[in-house]
This record gives sequence, structure tokens and C-alpha cells, in this order.
Amino acid sequence: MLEVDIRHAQGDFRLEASFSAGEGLTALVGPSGSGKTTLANIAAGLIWPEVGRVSFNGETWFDSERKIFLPAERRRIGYVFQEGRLFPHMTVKQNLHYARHFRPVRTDEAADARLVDLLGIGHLLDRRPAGLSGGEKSRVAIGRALFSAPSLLIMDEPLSALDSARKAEILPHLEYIRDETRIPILYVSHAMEEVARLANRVVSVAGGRIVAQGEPGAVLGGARPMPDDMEPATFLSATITHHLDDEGLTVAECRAGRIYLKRGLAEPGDRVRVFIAAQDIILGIGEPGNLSALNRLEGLVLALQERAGSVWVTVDCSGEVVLAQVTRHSAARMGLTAGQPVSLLFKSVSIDTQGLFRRYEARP
Ligand SMILES: Nc1ncnc2c1ncn2[C@@H]1O[C@H](COP(=O)(O)OP(=O)(O)OP(=O)(O)O)[C@@H](O)[C@H]1O
Repeated sequence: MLEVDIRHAQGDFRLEASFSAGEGLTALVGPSGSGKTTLANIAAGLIWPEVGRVSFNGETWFDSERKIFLPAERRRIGYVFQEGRLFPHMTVKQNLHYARHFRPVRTDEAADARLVDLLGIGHLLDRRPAGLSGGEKSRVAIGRALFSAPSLLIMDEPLSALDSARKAEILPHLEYIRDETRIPILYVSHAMEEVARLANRVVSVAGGRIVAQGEPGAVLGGARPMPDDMEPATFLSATITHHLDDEGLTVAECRAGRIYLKRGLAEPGDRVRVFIAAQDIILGIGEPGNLSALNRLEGLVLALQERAGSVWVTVDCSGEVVLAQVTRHSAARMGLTAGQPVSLLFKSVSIDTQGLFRRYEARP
């Protein structure tokens, strides 16, 4: 468990933060300039804060009072930077092997080969970074961080330079690393989709302070405050009841009602976290016509909030708060007001479970 409790000034910027990151992936989210990278660098030992403490699994890495300053190279951290930062004059293999010098344990060639395999970079070993695509570079950078056999992995927006196809290619690798290596990961990101899919825990930062930390649903879900530049969404906790094999669908029940998911890895009885982007929800008043959207939840409008040209509508669906986003024009045309009964419609495809959350939720 990483524990950070610090105060630090950087020019005019004041940081005062206390947070922890345990097993699994902890996402550090927040608007640009809120202090995420600074916090990651403090955890890594690249910045020494003015006051406070940093510890990992009970070992003190930094303590201003006791004058303990463990240098970065002795913290056994694998750091993946936004832009990868591979050594341009070395081949992929040399980049990876360079990281092995930092290992405190003997090299296990079989484990290394598995990692190369897992990241799908075996065919790239003799190439130099200039001959790699963006996605390949990211995979090698992640591999290099893991090759040092780190006790903690810090990733600062490792996918931000990639388009959505390349991101989709890397996300499963990150999931595997999260679930199989058991190395705690501190993951800085703006992207709701990544956080929704990867995070076991979310720490939300704004203006140099921690505004919330905990389960992703509790920090980012429903009507709760969210960093301004993150896509609004709802997280629901649901239990899989059965599959509709012919239709490639899976049915789940949550407090808000029944939902249809794209068939993934989850099996009946599994608890999954379901992510619904607010802009994927269509709001209806009265009996909607014959629509193709499979999912329909019913609820009462709790509140309307104007945000950046659109309206966020929070809806109470049997005690579960669901967030929808509509244009100002639609909100006015529909005459939306608090207390009004509405239907929420969305396609099955707009739900992301992949069954991947199951593995986390099934953990002891
Ligand atoms: N060396 C420095 N000297 C003075 N101020 C700095 C320095 N480095 C960063 N800052 C300021 O500290 C604040 C926090 O920066 P930081 O990079 O931690 O934010 P961030 O949340 O990671 O942002 P982004 O998402 O844009 O990467 C910003 O206001 C930034 O301008």
C-alpha cells in the first residue's frame, strides 16, 4: 500500500494531499494542472515535497520530520511516462534489458519471455523506437517498466498520445498486468473510458487537493462532483442473471432495473460494474415509441445542472442515481423539471463490462 500525505509548493501552485493506493489499479484523475503528475513524481521520489510522509508497504520513503529521503532509484518503481521515453539508440531488446539492471532478484528468462509475449512485442525486439508505431512504443515502454521487477508501477497518461484503436489494443494488456502481476499501479488519466475500465480505486484531485477517493462508482458515479474535463457517466453495480445465447446478450439485474449487456466473459452470479456514458442515454417522457434501444430504466428527475453548454440530468431510478446529458435545447423542449417521471433509453452496446471487472470483484 502506497501512502502519501504531503504539502508542497511549486511556484504559485500549492499542493496539500493525503491519499493511498493499494492492490490493483488506483487512478489519479483531475483537471489539467490539478497536481496529478506532481503527486506521481512525489510518490516516485522525483520530487521531494516540503512537508509530509510517503511510505510503501510500511517502509518509509520520505519523512520530512525524521529526515528520511529514499532516492528514486531505491524505491523499485517502474515509471511509464506520457511519451514513453524509450532510448532511441537502443533496440527494443536493449531497452528492455537495460531495465533488468535495476532488478533486485535474479533474472528469470522464462518470466521475461512470458511478459514479452503478453505485451505482443516479441516480433519487435530487434527494431529501434523510430521504427515502431505509437501503440508499439507504449507497449515496449510498459514492458520496460515491468522488466525492472518493480514493487510499484506508476503510469502517467501512458495512452494519451494514442488514437482510440491503439488504446483499445493496449487496454487488455493493462488489465492483464493489473490482474496477474499483482503489482500495485498508480495510473494518472483524464480519460473516463480508461478509468472506468481499469480502476479498482479512484483518487480525484482538484486545485492541489484530494476531493474524493474510493470505489470508482462512489467517486465518479451519478450525481457526484466530477473533474470538469471528464466525460460524465454512471457506474452501476449489477449481477448477471442469464445469457440470451442466440442474441449474443447477457442479462443483469441492478437496483435500477434489468439491463442487457453485450455478451462478455461474465457468467451468471457474477457481480459486474457497468459503465454508461451520460451522452449515450436518451431521455423520454411518456410512452416511448417502438425504439431499437434495448435498455429502458424508469425514474424521477432529481436535478438539472447546466454544464458547458449542455444539461446534466440526474435521475433517481429506485434509489440508484443515473446521469444523463442532453442539450439545452432538448431540456427546454421537453420541459424537464425536478420530480418529473422519465424513461432512460440506451443500447446494449453502450455498456462496458467485458466481464473484466468480475475478476477484480471476485478477489478476496
Ligand atoms: N517546476 C514547476 N515550477 C512551478 N510550477 C510548476 C512546476 N511544475 C508544475 N507546476 C505547476 O504545478 C501545477 C500542477 O502541475 P501538474 O503537472 O502536477 O498537473 P497535472 O494535473 O498533472 O496536469 P496535466 O493533466 O495537464 O498533466 C500546475 O499549475 C503547473 O503549472
